[in-house]
Amino acid sequence: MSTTDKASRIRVDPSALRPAALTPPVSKSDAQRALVLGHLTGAWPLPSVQAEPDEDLPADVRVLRRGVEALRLPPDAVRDIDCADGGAPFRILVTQAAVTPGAQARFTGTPRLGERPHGPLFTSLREALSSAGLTLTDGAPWPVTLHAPRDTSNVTAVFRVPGSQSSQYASSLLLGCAALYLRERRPWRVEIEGGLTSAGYLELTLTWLRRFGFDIQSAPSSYTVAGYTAPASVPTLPGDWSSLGYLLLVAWKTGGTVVRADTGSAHPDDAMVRLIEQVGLRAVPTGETFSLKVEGQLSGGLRASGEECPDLLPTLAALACVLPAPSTLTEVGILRVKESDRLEGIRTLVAAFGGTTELQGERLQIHPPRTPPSGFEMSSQGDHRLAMTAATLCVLSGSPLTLTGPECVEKSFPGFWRQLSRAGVRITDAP
Ligand SMILES: O=C(O)C1=C[C@@H](OP(=O)(O)O)[C@@H](O)[C@H](O)C1
Ligand SMILES: C=C(OP(=O)(O)O)C(=O)O
Repeated sequence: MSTTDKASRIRVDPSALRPAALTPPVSKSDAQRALVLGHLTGAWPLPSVQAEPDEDLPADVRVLRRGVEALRLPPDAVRDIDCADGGAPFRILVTQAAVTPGAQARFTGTPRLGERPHGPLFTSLREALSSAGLTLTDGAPWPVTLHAPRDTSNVTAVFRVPGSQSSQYASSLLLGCAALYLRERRPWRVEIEGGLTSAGYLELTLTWLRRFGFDIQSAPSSYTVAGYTAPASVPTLPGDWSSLGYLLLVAWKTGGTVVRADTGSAHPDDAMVRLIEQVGLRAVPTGETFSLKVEGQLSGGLRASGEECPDLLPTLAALACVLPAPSTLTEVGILRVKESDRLEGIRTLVAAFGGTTELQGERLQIHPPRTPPSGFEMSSQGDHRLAMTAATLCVLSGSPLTLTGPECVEKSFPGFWRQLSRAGVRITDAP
């Protein structure tokens, strides 16, 4: 990685674009699930995470791996687990700590992570496991301290959790059920109360549980881990569809390709392939394995929902800024509780680019400017997706960008600026 990656303010110049084969990192959502399941089933260290070059490994995957390593320490150790900015790592690891017999853990993280919702997950864990001796205490917000019961075999084997704030609660609890099933050899169940947001991520968790050999029985709003048979081999990890969202648009603009784009990976953000078809773009296989190019001319406006693919909405907002007609993002409330308030972030970006937005309840309309500005400025607010979204808009529009806080891409895509450089984007320190 070049030294410019560390600068807190960069200039992104898209005036000399060229085609290249662009590579996403490993998917952090897939890797997090696989790491936990590898730990539980004896596949540790997980070969497919070990195979990733360290500098390309998303920070959230390293957080999750360090957390699992802490949980593997001898029983009497107090485990310090720094979750940094990782929502899924924090929510997944709290449950794993709660089901590790006798574990004592102290969780810390960024102030923003402390603000993000986790109360319903804690309530669910307490309701299920307090009678066996679980204590789980919020700091203000840090540290979160946890002392796990030694024996849970006498409690009712069910977690109940609301589905509305984050699918990560249910995913975390299901991964907890896998641990409890292996120890107690009795079915453990998660019951989801009310509608589930980001449902595709719970599906991803179920897919990984099955890949690792767990038998899952589903009923409406209820999932039971009911059996386990070791699989013939340890599953491997796909490239990240959230990251491919940016790269597909850059590949379209530059005439390049993306690689590591497995459309059978089960990640909800592979919806990108379908969503760009609304505006005249088509992702087409190149003939190489998992490689795509993008063809077509932009037309119309797009529509996408935060319930289906919350992490793609910033990316799609960048695309909306260069379309010939307005676009609509729906169910946008979930964006307020991500690494930053992404709903405000999207509105700020559109305004910085000369467009306008209208927010009505859960629906955001984006009106692109008539012509792109001669340049625009944006702060990432420490949010990887806002940084990569602004850079994608810069490439799509040809308008140079001055970006404050580019280093946050480490969270999911450490090589992002390197990949853009391959496509001819010039990145220099800005005064
Ligand atoms: O389970 C996961 O890996 C994720 C679920 C989604 O969060 P929510 O379920 O909180 O919307 C998504 O936004 C996040 O980036 C990753
Ligand atoms: C919201 C995200 O992740 P997390 O919730 O795991 O912090 C994200 O990567 O966009």
